[in-house]
Amino acid sequence: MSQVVYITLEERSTPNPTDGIPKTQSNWIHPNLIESVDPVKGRQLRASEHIPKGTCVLVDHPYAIISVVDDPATNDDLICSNPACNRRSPRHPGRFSCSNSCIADVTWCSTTCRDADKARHDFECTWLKRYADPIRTKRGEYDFGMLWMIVRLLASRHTEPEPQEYNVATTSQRCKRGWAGIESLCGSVDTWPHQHVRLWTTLVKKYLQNSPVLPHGLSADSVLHLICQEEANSFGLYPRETGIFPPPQPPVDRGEQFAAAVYPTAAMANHSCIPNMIHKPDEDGRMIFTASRDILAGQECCISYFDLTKFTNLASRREHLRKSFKFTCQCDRCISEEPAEETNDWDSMPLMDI
Ligand SMILES: C[S@@+](CC[C@H](N)C(=O)[O-])C[C@H]1O[C@@H](n2cnc3c(N)ncnc32)[C@H](O)[C@@H]1O
Repeated sequence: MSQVVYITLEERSTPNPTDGIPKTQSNWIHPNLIESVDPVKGRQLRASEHIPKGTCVLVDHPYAIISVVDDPATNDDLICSNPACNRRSPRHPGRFSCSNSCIADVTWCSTTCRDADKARHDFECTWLKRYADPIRTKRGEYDFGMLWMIVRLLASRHTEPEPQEYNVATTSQRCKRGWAGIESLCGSVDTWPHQHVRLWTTLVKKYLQNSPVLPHGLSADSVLHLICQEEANSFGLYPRETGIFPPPQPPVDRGEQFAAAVYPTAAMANHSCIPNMIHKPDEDGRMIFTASRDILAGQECCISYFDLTKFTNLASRREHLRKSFKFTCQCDRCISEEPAEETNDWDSMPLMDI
């Protein structure tokens, strides 16, 4: 039986990988990190040149983020709803809730954040007030979180000033940002099992149609497509690093999930059961990828989609990824652990008489 112990990670004696990257910089990509395409896995992140161990490889700001906690009214882990802040907003010394009393999960850490977030929150407020309770009661927390995330994606689109693109550091690579980045995410009705698509079609019809309550202007098919993308690309946010390999002994898990988010650039990272990057959100909800060993020029840069202390052998890892992420892992570790295929033993075959 494996034993999981919770420890407090010691203060870093080495420099923080994000030191030197200004806090005002919401997105940052290492100049040696490029996008390419793998015939099996689709888009991927790759090193164009050597990236040393401990280097910050990516900082990505969420396009949409939601708190995921039990009992929001008494929880100290809620995230400030202002996308320019995203800090945890503890109950004390102060936390500011919606003046329309939509749901307890929506809070701001200051009145400044609440005022700054007015236009974005106005987009979701009536929807939350009308649907949050019935969805939670009829369908449970998972479906509520998924639908709220879609509403927050639509709210960010609604309040986006203009289509954005940014040029990455010294490379010629361009990554799509904003809504254009969301549109380029993988996932479609063809990549999900029929029963999921059927259920999501019903949920779109019932809760996410274009209407005065949710004036997004998109067709039902486009919203269904957005769910397929969101389900294939959203991240859980945990207090400790995900993807330390080999897992420390005794195992240290990543802690309780406190939020979920969609990151347009971080979503390009494929999974590996022997990842070369660890990932962890910072205190502003930005996703940080750090090289966990030297990454050589040409190597794919991968994270782990799950806690490697939880699933250790090939069968359990692949089963978990199939169940939760709907793909069969083709990482180097899984391929190397596959049982050798039966080889033809030509010497033992009867000779043919010609
Ligand atoms: C978050 S996206 C990663 C980026 C994606 N490759 C793309 O084209 O945008 C997750 C999807 O990538 C693919 N993928 C990621 N890791 C993989 C792996 N180890 N083996 C096979 N497919 C993988 C699967 O199709 C999965 O649903």
